[in-house]
Amino acid sequence: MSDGKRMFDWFALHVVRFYCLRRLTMMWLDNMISYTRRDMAHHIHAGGVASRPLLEPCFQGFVLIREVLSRCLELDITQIGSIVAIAGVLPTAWRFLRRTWDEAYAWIRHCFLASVTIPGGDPLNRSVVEWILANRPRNYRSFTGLTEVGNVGIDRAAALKKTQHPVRYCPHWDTRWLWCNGNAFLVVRSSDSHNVSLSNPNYDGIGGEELTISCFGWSAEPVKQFIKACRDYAETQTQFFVIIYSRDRYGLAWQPKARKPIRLLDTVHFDNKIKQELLADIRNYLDPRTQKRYQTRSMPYRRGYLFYGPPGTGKSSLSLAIAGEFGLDLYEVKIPSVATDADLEQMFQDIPPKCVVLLEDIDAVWMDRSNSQKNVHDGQPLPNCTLSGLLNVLDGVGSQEGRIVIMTTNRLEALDSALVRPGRIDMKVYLGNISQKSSKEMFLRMFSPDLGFKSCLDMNEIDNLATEFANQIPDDKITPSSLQGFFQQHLDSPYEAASLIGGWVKEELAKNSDKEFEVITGNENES
Ligand SMILES: Nc1ncnc2c1ncn2[C@@H]1O[C@H](COP(=O)(O)OP(=O)(O)OP(=O)(O)O)[C@@H](O)[C@H]1O
Repeated sequence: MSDGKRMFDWFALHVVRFYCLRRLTMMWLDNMISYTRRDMAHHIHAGGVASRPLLEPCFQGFVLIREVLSRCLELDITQIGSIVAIAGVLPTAWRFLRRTWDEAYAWIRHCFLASVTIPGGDPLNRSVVEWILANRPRNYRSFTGLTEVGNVGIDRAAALKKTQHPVRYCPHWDTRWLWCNGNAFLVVRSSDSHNVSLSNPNYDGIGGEELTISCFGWSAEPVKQFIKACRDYAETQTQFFVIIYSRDRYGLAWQPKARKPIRLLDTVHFDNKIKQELLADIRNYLDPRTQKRYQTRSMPYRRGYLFYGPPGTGKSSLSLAIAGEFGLDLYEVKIPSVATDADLEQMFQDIPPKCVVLLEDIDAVWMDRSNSQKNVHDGQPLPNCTLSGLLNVLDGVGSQEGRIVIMTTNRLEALDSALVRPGRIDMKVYLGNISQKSSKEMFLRMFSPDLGFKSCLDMNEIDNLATEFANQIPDDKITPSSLQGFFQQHLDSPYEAASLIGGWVKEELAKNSDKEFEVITGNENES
């Protein structure tokens, strides 16, 4: 049976129902009135005047209602039957209209709308949502509230109380009509995937749900243009933020995990010459002409970097700063949580070509191939994927091209030579303890008036204090992260920082020599 015939039958059935209901209600009302009249007459006849007061109020009630209805609303009481019948069929009529609309809408979509669907988690999805949120009306009133766990923002009082995390309000929407480049677009967000995203603690309110973008016409070209506009917009936004992707908790798809403000390369202090060499190398690699040159010479278009050095010397910070400097997204690969080599391969397949892939603390995963046979390394269970699985995805025949792979390690000597050979690692960058020059730069950065530090000192005085400060720090003995910790305690006064640094350095050096002593005696005991 055709849809049209089915709808006609359904409609006819409800019209018949309406007339039956109306008829029944009217009959019931008529009966009530005549019964009351008859009953009253009977009682008057039988019992005389004595029984009349008993039924009279009932009859008078009907008369009164009829009078009120006919005078005030100009309605006959018999018309109530129609009203009751209408009220009875209203929900059904509403359902009918909705069904008709759904059918008509599906038909209109089929005949007149062209659409593009973007899966949740795809970087495009995020670009479109960002555009929509940026162009929403000012008086937008529908939000989703999310507790910001782990980020206390600028509310320092709240930061001190465990229970008071700030709440972030993300604009909420399911369906939106938009106007862009002279075309109207309908964007529908799948509510199922929205609910799934909301239950993900890493969800930041942007992207993550399947989107369907439609426009009028038989060609999807306007939708593609709209998506391009969203991408261009998102690209301008990456000037300010780096988007960090990680695998979702089921390990099935990449999900945006955080949106971090760009960290400027000037804020990561290490040897300036090495920094410039590194930047020049990446710039050269990302140049489209380099890609062509690689391709014409049949060389795989890949670049790998290894940042090594003691803990807290800025390896992760440098990776983030590089992603920000070159406007790239950052994909975090956590090897210990990868189940199999096939999963690792799939993970790398799903990473887009132009991005930074970060494998942190790679030495904590495998030491060298001889050790990879053991089940436990340093008390940590070994990952389920193998070193050769990783080598394959980095440099194998099927591995993707065009991305930057950054690995970080605290122990270069512990890495398998195959992992760090040219082709997989093209440049090794050492990040060590802080030099006097870098500590002066750090001081200037902490107390620079450009960064909002208010003081009565002029730049010359701050510079002199910075020199005095740096002179008290021995070269290559203190990690930048511990020095940053010192600054965090004295952010209000450059004088205080410069006068207290000498004592602090002595304490730090004593602590470090104690640690070295423990390591030496520990090793001796082992042997
Ligand atoms: N060279 C540096 N310049 C500026 N800040 C630094 C530097 N090194 C570390 N820091 C600061 O110290 C903190 C820790 O740095 P980061 O996590 O980048 O070090 P890491 O070398 O990756 O440490 P790990 O090896 O333990 O992972 C960050 O807040 C960062 O700002």
